[in-house]
Amino acid sequence: MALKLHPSIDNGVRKGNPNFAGGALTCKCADHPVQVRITGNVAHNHACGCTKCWKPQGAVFSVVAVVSRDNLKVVSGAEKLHVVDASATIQRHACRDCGVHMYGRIENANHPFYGLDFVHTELSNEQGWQEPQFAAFVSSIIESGFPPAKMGEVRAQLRSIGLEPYDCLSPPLMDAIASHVAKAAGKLAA
Ligand SMILES: N[C@@H](CCC(=O)N[C@@H](CS)C(=O)NCC(=O)O)C(=O)O
Ligand SMILES: [Zn+2]
Ligand SMILES: [Zn+2]
Repeated sequence: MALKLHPSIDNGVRKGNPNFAGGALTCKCADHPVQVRITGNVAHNHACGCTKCWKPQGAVFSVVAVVSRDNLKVVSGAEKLHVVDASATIQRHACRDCGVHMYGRIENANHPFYGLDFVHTELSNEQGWQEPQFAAFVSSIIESGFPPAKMGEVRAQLRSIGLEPYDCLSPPLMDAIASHVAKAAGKLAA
């Protein structure tokens, strides 16, 4: 029996549409939901096993992507949003009533990912959002109570649906972070 990891990847991964024009994310409140509009598609969509990213009830992983902060607008319910942990690098703006994280923002202008917001496309009814590309922070699911003995099974299942498992971010993203740090230190090679 396959493990239930997240509803967006449990039946395989559905390819997105690279020309997708964007759409709306809605929180889970029946009344006065928070709505966020995203222009254009997301990038670097991935499963994240860390304890901080929002997951739907029962999921082991979060599925999270990035979008330019200029392409994200809160269109309703802004008064219901609060920052979950103001000391975190990613300031996650969650709905006070249903708990869903509507977007995560990096406010530190020196951070390698400054300018990007983190979003969960499963909060949208539209189809065409970029599909998950890899799995990050896989070992971290243990911190939320996942049995360590089943990690081999988790990684095999992720690979079987085309999501390479990493225990931090993917190599291109780790290279981007290291390049940013090297540049700031005047050490970036050509
Ligand atoms: N093992 C830690 C990892 C946390 C972590 O580093 N998460 C990554 C991926 S979302 C990150 O960039 N966090 C920055 C933040 O949460 O502000 C956990 O699960 O809590
Ligand atoms: Zn809500
Ligand atoms: Zn995470």
